[in-house]
Amino acid sequence: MRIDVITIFPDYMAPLREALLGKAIERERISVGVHDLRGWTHDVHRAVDDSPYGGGPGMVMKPQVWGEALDEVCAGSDSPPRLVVPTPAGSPFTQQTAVRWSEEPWLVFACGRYEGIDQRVMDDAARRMPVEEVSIGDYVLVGGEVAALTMIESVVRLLPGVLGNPASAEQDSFSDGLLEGPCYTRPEAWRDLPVPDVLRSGNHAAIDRWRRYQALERTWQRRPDLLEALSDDELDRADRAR
Ligand SMILES: Nc1cc(-c2cccs2)n[nH]1
Repeated sequence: MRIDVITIFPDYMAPLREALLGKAIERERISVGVHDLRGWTHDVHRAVDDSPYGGGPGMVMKPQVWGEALDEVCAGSDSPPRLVVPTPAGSPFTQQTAVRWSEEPWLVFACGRYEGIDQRVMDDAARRMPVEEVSIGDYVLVGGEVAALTMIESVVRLLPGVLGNPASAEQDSFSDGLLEGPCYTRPEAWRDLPVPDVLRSGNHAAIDRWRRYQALERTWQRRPDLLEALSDDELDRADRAR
C-alpha cells in the first residue's frame, strides 16, 4: 500500500516513522510520502487560506493550492488513489472503514484546518478519484493531521505481515460487533486483586464462553448501540455463550 499525506505541518506526521508503522515502512509493506502543502503556493507569504465567502469566523483553505497539490501527488499511476479528507463533518470512520481501506492500493490524506477546505477541491477531485470525507469522532481538532495518523494506524495494522500476531486483529473490539472484554496477565494476585479463576482453569470452552459473556456485558453497559446493530443470529450466538 502506498500512502501520501498532504499537510501544512509535515513534522506532525513524524510518528508515521516510529514503531509498528516504521517497521511496516522498513519491511516495505507500505510506502509513505509526506508533502508540505505550502510547496504549491506561489506568493511571497505562501498563503494557504483566505477569508470565507459569506462571512463567519476562521479561514478557509484556498482551492488553487490544494488543486495543484492533488494534481501532482495523485498523478502518476494507472488507477487513481482514494482521497481521504478528515473533517468533523464527515461520515463516521469505523473499524469497517479501516478493513475496507486495507484492501486499497493507494490512499491520499488531505489534512486541512477545521474551518475547512474550499468544497470545490473535493468536488473537483471527485471527478477523477473516489473521495471520502470522514470523521474520527464527534469532537473538533485543530487540523486533520491527528485524524490522519489515527486512521493510517488502524488501516496499516490490518495489512498482512504488519502485526506480529495476525490473530489479534481478528479478535479486535468491533471485529465481531462487540467490545473486547477484560484481559489479565501475571501475577495471579496483584494488590489483593485476583485473576478470574476461569482464565487459569485450562478449560478453553469455558474460557471462550466467559470471554464472550464479558464482551456482551461490557458492550451492553458501555455501547448498547452496538447491540442494536447486531443481527439476531449474532445475538443468539452471544446468548449461547452465557
Ligand atoms: N473527527 C474530527 C476531524 C477533525 C478535523 C479534521 C480537520 C481539521 S479538524 N476534527 N474532528
